[in-house]
Amino acid sequence: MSEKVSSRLPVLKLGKKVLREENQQQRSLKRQCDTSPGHDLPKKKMVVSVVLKQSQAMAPIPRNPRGAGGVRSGLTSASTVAGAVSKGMKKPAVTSVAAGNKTGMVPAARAGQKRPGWDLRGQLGDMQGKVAQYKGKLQTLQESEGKLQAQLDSREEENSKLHQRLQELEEENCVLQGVHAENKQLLCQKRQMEMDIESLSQTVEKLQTANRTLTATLESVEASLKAARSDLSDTKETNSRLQQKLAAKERILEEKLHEIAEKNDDLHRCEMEERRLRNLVQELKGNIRVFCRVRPLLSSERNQSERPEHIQFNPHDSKVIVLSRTEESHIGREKRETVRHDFSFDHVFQPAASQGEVFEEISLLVQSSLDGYNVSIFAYGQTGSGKTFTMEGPDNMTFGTTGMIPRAVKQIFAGAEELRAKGWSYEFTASFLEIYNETIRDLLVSKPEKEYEIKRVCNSNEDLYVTNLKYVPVTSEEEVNHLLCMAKTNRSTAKTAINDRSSRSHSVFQLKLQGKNTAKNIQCTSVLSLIDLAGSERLDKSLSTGERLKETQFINSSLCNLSQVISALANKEQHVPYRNSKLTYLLQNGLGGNSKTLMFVNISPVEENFSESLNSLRFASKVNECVIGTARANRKL
Ligand SMILES: Nc1ncnc2c1ncn2[C@@H]1O[C@H](COP(=O)(O)OP(=O)(O)OP(=O)(O)O)[C@@H](O)[C@H]1O
Repeated sequence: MSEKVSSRLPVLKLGKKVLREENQQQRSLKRQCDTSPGHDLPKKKMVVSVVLKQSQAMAPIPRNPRGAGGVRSGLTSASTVAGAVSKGMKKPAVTSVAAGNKTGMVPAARAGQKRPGWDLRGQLGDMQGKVAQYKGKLQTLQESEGKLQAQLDSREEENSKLHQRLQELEEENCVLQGVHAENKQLLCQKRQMEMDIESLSQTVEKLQTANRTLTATLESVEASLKAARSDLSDTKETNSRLQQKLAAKERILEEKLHEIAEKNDDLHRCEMEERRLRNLVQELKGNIRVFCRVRPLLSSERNQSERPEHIQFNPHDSKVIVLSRTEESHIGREKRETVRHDFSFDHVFQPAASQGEVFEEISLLVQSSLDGYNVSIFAYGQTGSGKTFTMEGPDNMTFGTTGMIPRAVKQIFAGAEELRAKGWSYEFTASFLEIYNETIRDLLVSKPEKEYEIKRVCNSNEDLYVTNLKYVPVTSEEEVNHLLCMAKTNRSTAKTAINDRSSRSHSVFQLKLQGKNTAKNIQCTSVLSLIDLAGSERLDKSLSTGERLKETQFINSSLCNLSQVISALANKEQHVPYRNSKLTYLLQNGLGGNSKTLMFVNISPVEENFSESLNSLRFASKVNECVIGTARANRKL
């Protein structure tokens, strides 16, 4: 540097140049500082110099290093150092001047004065002074830095402590928050418990009230119990007395029961005896009995005399009927004579006789079927004589006009019910057929298409049955009445000259009865047959032709066979021609020895029908004379 600067250069001319050199020197010094190994120090010096220059223009830096930036920024730290330097800036300058003086150098120019360029020594001295000054400053700064570092350390330590404390406080806060939450929970629990306590208090209060009530009740119950105990003791005494009486009564009851059992046996014996006697009476009356019934005049027949004179009844004898007619005499002088035909039957019903009166006479016979006897009741007579009316009743049936079949059914079911009390139980099976032109038709089927044949149930007995026929188990009178209605509709009817609704077939209603008395170990079986025969008529009178003629022939043929069978039975002939007609074959068991038979002979009151009536009465009379064996009950012991 000394080589570059010539001490001979004029100072004034060189004034600006010197300054430029000085600046260059400073810059080179600075570069040295930057490049030297311990560059930290020159750097700091440079910083200090920058700060020094700046410090004159800037506002004074606050003394407190914990100001806005604190110790975190190096700039702030440098500012702090600069601040510290700026305070003592004048002192080193003085010292350097003094030092220059001591070394004999030209004293440094006063403030604002420039050392001449040639005064290199002086400049050196200044420079050295400055270096010394800077060194002093550096030392001071280092000391400050040390202090600041210490302060920083202490602050950091403090900070760390504070941080630690903060952590502790946060932990404590955490704990406190937990405690707070716990407190809150406990508060809730406390509130709940308070509510519980309140509710419990109310419950306790209620219980106390209930307890008081119960205590009162208990007291009253105890009082009642005491009274009841006293009553009980009285009752026990009474009971013991009553038990003694009861034992005595039981002994009497036992004796009475024994007596009742004996009486029951007697009753049963009496009942059996009554049955026997009743049937004996029937037998004595004859196994074939004949009732004659004369129907009243119909409104269409009112032109006839009100009281038919050709039929006479005996007011004192209900068994007699007389048919009389004035005929041409073939003997004697009198041209005309009255011919009487006297008949006697088991009963003769006059036109005024009601259905009820008629049934009364046959009810014992019907009852026999419950005792195990086969019973056959049939109606015979000319067309329009009142057979269907007697057996079934009229179309517009009333309680009073109900026919024999529904009345018999009613009595059977009522009788079975009465016998139930005596240990009997019955099962019933109903069937209803018609024999039309010697062909069997089932009246319980609306369109009978099958072949019906009469057959034996088995070879060992005489019981018969009809193949394909509908046998309906029935349990009540209503069920049977329903079947009767069905049969009535299905029955073949056709118009003839004599009767508007003439029955052209024989209708046979059969009710099979099976009774058993389990206690007495008795069983009985019987068949009640109720037959409405087709009208007997003379061919010339009915004016029958074609189909009607054929029907009439079949009807008369079967009735003729019936007559022959009855005659054979009456004459005790070896061969009875049952099989000559379907009717007699079917009624074989109802006409034979083991049955009770009743025949209604129905008579028309019209004089015009005199001959037909006479024929019917003759036929009936013949039947009435028959004595056919002795009926036996179909009973198994
Ligand atoms: N006792 C009576 N009281 C009142 N009316 C009767 C009596 N008997 C029969 N009749 C009437 O006489 C008419 C002929 O009777 P019913 O039809 O019973 O004769 P029937 O003998 O059955 O004739 P058919 O053989 O042609 O069937 C009927 O109108 C019937 O109502």
